Amino acid sequence: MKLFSRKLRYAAIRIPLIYCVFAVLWIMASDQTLALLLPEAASITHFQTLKGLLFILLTAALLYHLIHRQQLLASRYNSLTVHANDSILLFDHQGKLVDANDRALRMYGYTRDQMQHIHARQLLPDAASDWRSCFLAEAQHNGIIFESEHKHADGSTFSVEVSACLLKIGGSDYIQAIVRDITERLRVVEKLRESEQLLAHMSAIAHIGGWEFDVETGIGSWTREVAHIHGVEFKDNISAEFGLGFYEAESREKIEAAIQQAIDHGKPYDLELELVTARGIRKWVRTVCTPHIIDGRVLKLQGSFQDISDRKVAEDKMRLATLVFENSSEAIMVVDAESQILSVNPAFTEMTGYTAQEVVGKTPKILASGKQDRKFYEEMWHLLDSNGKWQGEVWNRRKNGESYAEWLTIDTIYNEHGEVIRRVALFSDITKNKQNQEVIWRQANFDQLTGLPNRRMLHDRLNQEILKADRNHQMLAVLFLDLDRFKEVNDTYGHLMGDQLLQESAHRLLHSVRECDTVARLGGDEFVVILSGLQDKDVVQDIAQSILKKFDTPFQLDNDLTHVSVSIGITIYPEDGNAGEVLFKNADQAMYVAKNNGRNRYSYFTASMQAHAQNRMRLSNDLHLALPGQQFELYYQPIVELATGQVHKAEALLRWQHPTRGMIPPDNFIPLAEETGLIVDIGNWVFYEAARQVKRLQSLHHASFQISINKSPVQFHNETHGHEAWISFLLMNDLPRQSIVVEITEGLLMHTDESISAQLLGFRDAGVQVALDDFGTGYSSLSYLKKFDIDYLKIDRIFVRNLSRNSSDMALCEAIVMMAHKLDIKVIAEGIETEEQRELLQQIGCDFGQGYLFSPPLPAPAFEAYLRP
Ligand SMILES: Nc1nc2c(ncn2[C@@H]2O[C@H](COP(=O)(O)OP(=O)(O)OP(=O)(O)O)[C@@H](O)[C@H]2O)c(=O)[nH]1
Repeated sequence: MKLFSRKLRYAAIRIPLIYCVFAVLWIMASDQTLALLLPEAASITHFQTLKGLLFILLTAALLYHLIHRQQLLASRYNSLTVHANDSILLFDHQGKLVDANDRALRMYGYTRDQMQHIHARQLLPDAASDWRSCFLAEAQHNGIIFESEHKHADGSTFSVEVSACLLKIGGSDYIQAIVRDITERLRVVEKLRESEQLLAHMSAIAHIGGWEFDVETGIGSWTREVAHIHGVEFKDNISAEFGLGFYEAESREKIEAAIQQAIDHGKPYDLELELVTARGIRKWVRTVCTPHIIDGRVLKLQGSFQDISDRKVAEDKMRLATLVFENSSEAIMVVDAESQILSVNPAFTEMTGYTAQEVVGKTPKILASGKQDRKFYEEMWHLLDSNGKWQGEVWNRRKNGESYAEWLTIDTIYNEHGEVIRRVALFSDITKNKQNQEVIWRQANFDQLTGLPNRRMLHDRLNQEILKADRNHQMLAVLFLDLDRFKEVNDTYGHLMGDQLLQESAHRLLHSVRECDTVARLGGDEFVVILSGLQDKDVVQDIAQSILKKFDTPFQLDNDLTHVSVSIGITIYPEDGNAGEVLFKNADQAMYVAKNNGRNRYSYFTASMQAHAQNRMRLSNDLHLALPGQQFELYYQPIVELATGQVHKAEALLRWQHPTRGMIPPDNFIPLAEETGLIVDIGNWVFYEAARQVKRLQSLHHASFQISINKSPVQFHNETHGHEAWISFLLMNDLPRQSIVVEITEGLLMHTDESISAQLLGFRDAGVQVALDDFGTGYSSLSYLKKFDIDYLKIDRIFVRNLSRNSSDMALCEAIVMMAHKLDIKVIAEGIETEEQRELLQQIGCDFGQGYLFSPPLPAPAFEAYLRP
């Protein structure tokens, strides 16, 4: 623009100058030439006119040429400015617009007339402070290009790119501004920027980026996201080695081979590889490559690069889930929100018999067994709808029609709007468990032998019946039954026959009561009957009678018939007690009363029984304190040799000096001590005390003095080696074995088992003598007396009490003495109170006597005094 303007400037001076020179030269040269050629002045004038005309012609042609050229230039310039796509504005140094092309008029929205009066400021937004800087920066000579905001005639603004420069025209400064409306360009740029941002954003979200590798230079580049995936700062250029350095051996081998193939043969690749980022994080990536081939040569490799770690984890999870689904031993069924089955696993098929093809698209109703009612499913759905979960037992049906029990767990899967999309049902076959549970339940609640409810079940039933009775204002009765002398059946016929009898007894009991009543076996030969819903107490008696009657019929055991009766204790709710336990205890007590009253009968529980029981309870508590409290004392009753009147024997009799109740007779507490097992300790104390006393009497009175002590059957049962301790005690204390005589009851002999026999024979072998107490009241067999080498028989006081000459008791006593002597057994008569009794016994040869005639039982000091001559 500058060059062009200088040329123009010089042309304006040069051309007139050349013209002047040419014209002067022409006038002078032509005049000279004419003067030389034409001597005549007339001809000269004539030629000068011609010469003048020629000059005019030439200069006119020249002028035409110049004007024509100028017109051409102007028209070219015009077409440049008119058709220019940019506005061209020319301002003078004060900012006044001097000229503008048509485009400028259109761009700014002014007419040419309006434009003639425009100042640069008017084309700028109101906020623009300096019009000059907005059209022209400081670089005045080289011009400047910058972006700015301009204003339309209507006041709206638009973005422009201004290319401005300072011009000097005719010695004055002008500013020329070529203004381009870049609103559209900026919009496109903005859009591009936005889409780039979006791409970067998406790239970051998808963890995907791009890369490029120049095969010639070995230099590559990658996007920010790819750099981010590698855990490094973004930079423009990276080497191939840098990029490959992140892969571990196996992955690196794969990618290097793939790159080589891509370079050598233009083969694209798509690989999933494992790399370790600069931060040491292991990642799975997918790299896809497309070789860029021109003229058969691979120039570049380009591709995408994506972090697929999340997908890999998801895939692993999916794989695992599939594995679990396929291999679970629990059946799994997935249904959609409409309960249509979507998929089932192999365990489902195994459990139900239905294949996936058979059930997919159907509903779980296909499995329904009909065992659950509508209410069951309503509750299930209610729970599922409210908290999405349900768990419980369901009976379903297999394809083959068989019912089975399953433990079912249902879970619900929701979408992001909280709507149900899936329900997953897991179930396992618990039919076997249930059967086992049933067996266990039966074993826990029923008696194996008779099939009757056992003690545990009985308690439950009784408690239920009590509640029912309360509700209905009714009574109930508890009957406690114990077979009479059942042990003899076992002993005689064997245990198996005993079992058979128990089964038959159960059968008879069941047939003696109503359906609604309960018959239970407590164990052994004990049964309990609960008669429920009673309005009238009398019916109880009738039922008890009918039970007794049922037992009148003999039991058939193998080929034998045997009679077994039953003793029944009865208690009534709520009269006799208000809790199950109390009722059992009461009935048990009443049963004992029935037994004591001769068996084969029933007995009602009464208030006096209760008082008695309470008394026993208190006594039992006190009894526990008696031994440590040294409340026991041994009394001694002399055993007199009837023939000589000498006393070398005595029976030790236990006395309990109760701290508040005074002296308690043995009959009151010995049975209690036996029941509680305390008899063992008490019996031992008796032995050691008697042994201590006998030693004293042997030294004070007679060297072979003997004291007999009573040993209860319970001691024999509970202490299988008790006799050994006693024998060694005698040995250690230098006491002859005969010093102590052990008194046993007939009952013990009748019910001996191996252990009792061993103990009795142990006494015999050690030389400790044994006396059989209360002889004649039981059913001792002579063979027992012989077998156990019994040393003394004690004739019970009931035979002595009514002894008179020629009486039957006299005959009995005589027979006992004779029989005993035949067996080499000495006889002691108990309860001698009169001289006549003594005489008669002596006459029939009874060896010893014991009774008030001689002395009552005495405390040790008194007894010692008694022995003193
Ligand atoms: N056959 C058999 N006998 C049992 C069973 N359970 C316990 N017994 C026996 O049943 C007998 C119960 O005897 P008791 O009730 O103590 O005495 P009893 O001979 O019936 O005499 P009383 O009850 O006093 O009339 C014991 O000998 C036990 O060994 C069993 O399941 N089968």
